Amino acid sequence: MIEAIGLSKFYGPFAAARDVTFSVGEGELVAFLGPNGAGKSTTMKMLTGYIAPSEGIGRIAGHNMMEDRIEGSRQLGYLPENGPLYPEMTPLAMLSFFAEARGMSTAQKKDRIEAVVEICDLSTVMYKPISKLSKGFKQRVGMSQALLHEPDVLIMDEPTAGLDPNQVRGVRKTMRRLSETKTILLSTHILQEVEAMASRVVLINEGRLVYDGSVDGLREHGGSDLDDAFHALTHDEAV
Ligand SMILES: Nc1ncnc2c1ncn2[C@@H]1O[C@H](COP(=O)(O)OP(=O)(O)OP(=O)(O)O)[C@@H](O)[C@H]1O
Repeated sequence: MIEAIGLSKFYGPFAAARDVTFSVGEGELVAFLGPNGAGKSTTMKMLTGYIAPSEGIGRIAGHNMMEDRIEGSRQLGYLPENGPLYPEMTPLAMLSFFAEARGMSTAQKKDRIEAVVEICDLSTVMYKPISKLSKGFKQRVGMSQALLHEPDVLIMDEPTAGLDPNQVRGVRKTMRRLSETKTILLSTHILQEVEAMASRVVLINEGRLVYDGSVDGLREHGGSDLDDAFHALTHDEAV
């Protein structure tokens, strides 16, 4: 359902991503890991068609996101790294706007907004401007927008970044629930998150793919410890 085929992105001589190839099959929840600046967001933006790859192809449900983005986007929900846009809108106004932009009928719009408000637990904040919401609620508003059109595929860029432990629990619970019916690629820095949710891990470092396999297989790279495995594969000393 999600295919990265030789994706590279060059900014001048700098490669933010280089020849990244992996795929996520129907119903899988795959964690996309890597240190700061490894190229996770860049790869996700190429997969979703937000930026054009310098080389390679991103496909969502079989659609090349450079040639067939509208079709691909019908099946894709994307939570970008910095949460939802339109800070001056309320969640209700934003969801209505996106429902209309996607051509939903009045009845469909009402049903879908009710459904995502329930899934993301937004009923208490529907009339507050998004800019005034806590980070956890902003993240949930972003998620509700990504889910509005009932996509089969979700690409979530660090959905739990900067949240307090209670908010993290809430978002993880939502993700687990969603993973029962959807194909999900989720970027994170939190290794416990990987253990708690993912069936597979794709790890990149300095723009290159360095591991693609099971969580247990990854652990073996660190003598059974995930933190050590992450360190061994990325040599990140930046602490
Ligand atoms: N528009 C751009 N112009 C130049 N360099 C860029 C641009 N966008 C990203 N980069 C660089 O590409 C590299 C990869 O960035 P990216 O945001 O994809 O990393 P990341 O793995 O998502 O990092 P983080 O975990 O910190 O969010 C970084 O060195 C970043 O500075």
